[in-house]
Amino acid sequence: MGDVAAGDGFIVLEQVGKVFEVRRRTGFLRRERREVRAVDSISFRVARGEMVGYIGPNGAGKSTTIKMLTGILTPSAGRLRVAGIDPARERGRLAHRIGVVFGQRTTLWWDLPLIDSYRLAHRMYRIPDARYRANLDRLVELLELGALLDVPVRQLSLGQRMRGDIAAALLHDPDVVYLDEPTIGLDVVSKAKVREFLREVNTERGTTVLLTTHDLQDIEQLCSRVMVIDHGRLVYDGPLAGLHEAAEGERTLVVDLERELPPVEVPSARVVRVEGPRQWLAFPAGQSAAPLVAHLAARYPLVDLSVREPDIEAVIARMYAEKAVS
Ligand SMILES: Nc1ncnc2c1ncn2[C@@H]1O[C@H](COP(=O)(O)OP(=O)(O)OP(=O)(O)O)[C@@H](O)[C@H]1O
Repeated sequence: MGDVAAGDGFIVLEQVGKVFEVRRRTGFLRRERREVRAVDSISFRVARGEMVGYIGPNGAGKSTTIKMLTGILTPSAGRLRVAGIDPARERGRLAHRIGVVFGQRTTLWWDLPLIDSYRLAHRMYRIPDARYRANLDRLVELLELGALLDVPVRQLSLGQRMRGDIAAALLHDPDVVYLDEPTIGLDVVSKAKVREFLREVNTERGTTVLLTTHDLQDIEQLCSRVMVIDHGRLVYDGPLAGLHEAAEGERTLVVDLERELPPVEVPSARVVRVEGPRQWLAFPAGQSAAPLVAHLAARYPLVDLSVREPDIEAVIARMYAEKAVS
């Protein structure tokens, strides 16, 4: 293979794996060794300027992947390149090309005013003065940080701190940003601001973004491509729309009855949830809802009903449920 930084392979993973060895004390002087396969033979490519969602349940291997992409962890197997660089070997050189935001942890200096963290980044990354000023001005404006620059980080609200962290990750104009839960714990308004900003950075600067999140609205609003990881393996890589089709599955009929009743009985549909007088019935997506409705109307005291298309959360939950039983 030629230059991996070229063409559609700005981030390249080829059968990358990471195994942790865990020791557990099982008795006096006895220890048990166990291997945890956190990432298991994952391959994907991300093109320059793409904005990709990287999602999966807790413990799926997302953070481990991100840590390998930044060079913090060395893969146990496979080949990995970011902008043509092997992250574990040239972590320092790569640091100038990437930005990282860990939503649950700040990279800012806790006791110092926000601006001090930026000044430190200016020196650490040796950002040319003019570029630092221009970037800082733009980020302060876009993320509305003006009034916060002199406030110690520990006094910032979660949403303010997150915006501060995002600015810190982008000051040195990285080509790639890894965002790990960038909207976690934020209120609706702050979430919207962060998303709008990320969209702008991606379009304006062509920054490549890898976004890890439990908030599927982040993905729905920002990413046209999504990768799903489960038990260390890539179980889906494709357009968001395809994820709905992948589960193709079922639609839901939500039925409001006059009163609380035992689960209704209808051919080719099953009750999946009951809450007071409301019941949820799953039925095959390819089937018309009309006969179900007719059947229900003839036998039960109906007040209202509506049909719901599968939403992405349900689709993903199902993918996991299916994997767990297979
Ligand atoms: N340093 C480590 N030593 C041992 N096991 C680890 C280590 N780091 C991660 N693991 C294990 O590897 C697996 C993948 O963890 P990882 O943190 O990558 O998952 P995740 O998808 O980021 O989960 P979450 O959404 O909860 O952050 C888990 O089983 C975890 O317990």
